Amino acid sequence: MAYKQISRKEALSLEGYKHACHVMLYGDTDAKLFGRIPLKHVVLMQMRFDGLLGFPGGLVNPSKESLECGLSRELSEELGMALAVSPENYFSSCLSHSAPKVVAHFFTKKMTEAELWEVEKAAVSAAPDHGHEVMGMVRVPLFSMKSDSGLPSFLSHSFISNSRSQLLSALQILGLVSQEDVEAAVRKADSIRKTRPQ
Ligand SMILES: O=c1[nH]cnc2c1ncn2[C@H]1C[C@H](O)[C@@H](COP(=O)(O)OP(=O)(O)O)O1
Repeated sequence: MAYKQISRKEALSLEGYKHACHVMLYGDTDAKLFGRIPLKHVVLMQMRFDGLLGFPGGLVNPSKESLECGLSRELSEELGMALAVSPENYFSSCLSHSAPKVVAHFFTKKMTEAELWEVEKAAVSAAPDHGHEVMGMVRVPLFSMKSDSGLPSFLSHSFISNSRSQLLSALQILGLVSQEDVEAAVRKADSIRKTRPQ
């Protein structure tokens, strides 16, 4: 499904729209899968209460607070720790088709592997929403194996709203996965979905 990208200024001038803000936390890693396949990057998403994958964040009221302040407030509830988000972290704004009159603002924030590890620990041990609205943080596998495990298999699962498109564009634009590898993973994910028993 295509989502219409609009500028932040245009998004903020829309009347009668709700504003959703979500963030992709990511960083580099030297870790190797099975001790030999370099993982290169860590990218965090979360399993929501409804069984869909998405990014941490939530609804923000821009007439009362900036997108960044509102997003930071939502993050303390979902991640159990203060995490500053600044305008430098702004990535995109899109009109959502699955949720009418919702504009989805997306941010990306690069962190060290140690900081990402602290986020994962706090999300389980200190976040008020853990076990209720958020069932846990997940690391997105960025590798693709011959068996289609890794990114193709991950992309074949169900995602909230436009979070799958947000993930795919961020992976490519931030240079975490090549455009060619993203496209191949999407094709394989589509064929996994078609052959999966319902
Ligand atoms: O990761 C996401 N990317 C884009 N849109 C998302 C994402 N997660 C949820 N959403 C949509 C779904 C809803 O239309 C709004 C608000 O959802 P949610 O994060 O559950 O917000 P609240 O906890 O209800 O504030 O964004």
